[in-house]
Formats: sequence, C-alpha cells, structure tokens
Amino acid sequence: MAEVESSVEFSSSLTSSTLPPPRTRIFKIIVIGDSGVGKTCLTYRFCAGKFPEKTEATIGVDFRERLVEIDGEKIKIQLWDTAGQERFRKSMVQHYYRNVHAVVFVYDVTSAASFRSLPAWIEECKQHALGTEVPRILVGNKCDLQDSIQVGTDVAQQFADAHSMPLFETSAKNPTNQGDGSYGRGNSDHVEAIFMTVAHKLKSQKPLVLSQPPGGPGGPGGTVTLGRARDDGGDGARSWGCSSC
Ligand SMILES: Nc1nc2c(ncn2[C@@H]2O[C@H](COP(=O)(O)OP(=O)(O)OP(=O)(O)O)[C@@H](O)[C@H]2O)c(=O)[nH]1
Repeated sequence: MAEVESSVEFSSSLTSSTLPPPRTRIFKIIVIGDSGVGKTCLTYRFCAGKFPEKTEATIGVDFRERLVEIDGEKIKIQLWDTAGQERFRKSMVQHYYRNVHAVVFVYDVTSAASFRSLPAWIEECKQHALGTEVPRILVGNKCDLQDSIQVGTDVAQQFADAHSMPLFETSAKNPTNQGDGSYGRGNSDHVEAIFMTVAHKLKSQKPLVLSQPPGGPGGPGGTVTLGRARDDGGDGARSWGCSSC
C-alpha cells in the first residue's frame, strides 16, 4: 500500500505525456456469514450475472472479480467469498483479512440462526483489526422465499443501525422485484446495485489503492500461496483454494 501511495505522489509531478498508463484500482471486498446463507450465489450473481445452478460449500476462500467503470475510471471489484463452515475456514482466515477495503456481512432471512451469528462475525473482523473505518454493509439474502421469512426487516434494520451499517434485503436467486416492491427496483438487478454502491463509496473515499500483487490476490508481498483449484469457466469468475489446505 505505501509503495503505491508514494508512486502516486511521484507521478503527480510528471506531465501527462510522461505518465504511465493508469493502473486499474482493485477494491477487495470480503463476504462473510454463516454457511448456506448464499455468499457464493451473491458473488456469482454479481460477477457472472446469473444464479449458479449448483453450489458446494466453499473451502477456504474463492474469489471472483469483475471490471466495472465508475465515473470514467475502470475499477476491478474483487469479491472474496469466504467459507462459512468453521472447518473450512481455519487455515485461511488470517490471509483474507489482509488489505480489505470493505466487508459484506450476509445472513439468510429464512434463518434466524444465521442472523444471531452476526455479532460473532463482526467480532472476528474486529479481532483481525478491521475497524469501523472500513465500510461495512449488511445483506439479508433469500428474500424470494417470502413464506419462510424468520428475520423481519425491522429487527434487521435495528441491528444494522446499532452497528452503523446500511441494510440491504435481496435475493441472489431473483434479484429483481418480486411484485411487492420490498426489494429490487423495477427490472434492475438489486445484487448488482448493492456491490456497486459499495464500490462507489470506496471510490469516493481517499484513494485506497491495492495494486495487483505478483502471484495473486493475497496482498502485496503476501506470503499466502493461492493455487487455482477450480475454474468456473469463461464467465469472468475465478475460484482459488489454498494450496496448502
Ligand atoms: N431461494 C434461494 N436460495 C438461495 C439464494 N441464495 C443461495 N441460495 C441457496 O442456498 C444454498 C447455499 O448457497 P451458497 O451460496 O452455497 O451459500 P454459502 O453462504 O456460500 O455457503 P458456504 O460456502 O458453506 O459458506 C444453495 O442451495 C443455494 O442455491 C437465494 O437468494 N434464494
């Protein structure tokens, strides 16, 4: 990070004709929450534009990325889809909390237990030195399952307010309006809007630049070795697992 910031200062003294082409900024956003709440489906929806036909429990961490343009600047949004199951997390946890720009906490609106787990996820972030200065949002997923809702909007909103986070309720499966107007707007993709909101917020802050480190997304000079474990195939999504797991 420091290296990048100093190179930006250096560049400002050059004329535009001598400037190197701008590097694409990368926003690293981690997505955390209980197993089964839909983290993989949400990240896949944003990066591949569809609901995955089949998912398996994430092992370690998968990451997916998508290049977007905000106010004329190309930005790479890198979503780190973390494992919800404790036994699949242990070895990776300390690595994916490095150089994080924003955190997305996910619960399942049809699972009160996943909502009750949120304080533990927030605590884990704290323990990894992620303070409130890092933008955080709360997402209630699976809103398409209207008949099975266990976590009402009111209680979720109270929780979000208490933790100074915006709340979004959505569905990775059907991110457009379900007819009652409770989530999604018209035909717009609500999941898309959620992640783009985070990206806009990050862009509007003091530049938080993370250059693509040589050897993968583990962070500049990171010691973690990430090896390709699975390829989702031609949709801009990539999956990685810890080669030592
Ligand atoms: N109806 C409905 N089902 C969903 C939605 N999102 C995810 N699911 C289903 O919920 C199950 C779990 O989804 P995943 O995305 O794998 O959950 P996860 O949070 O990544 O789970 P871990 O990898 O174990 O941490 C799958 O069967 C999905 O098809 C949604 O918005 N609506």
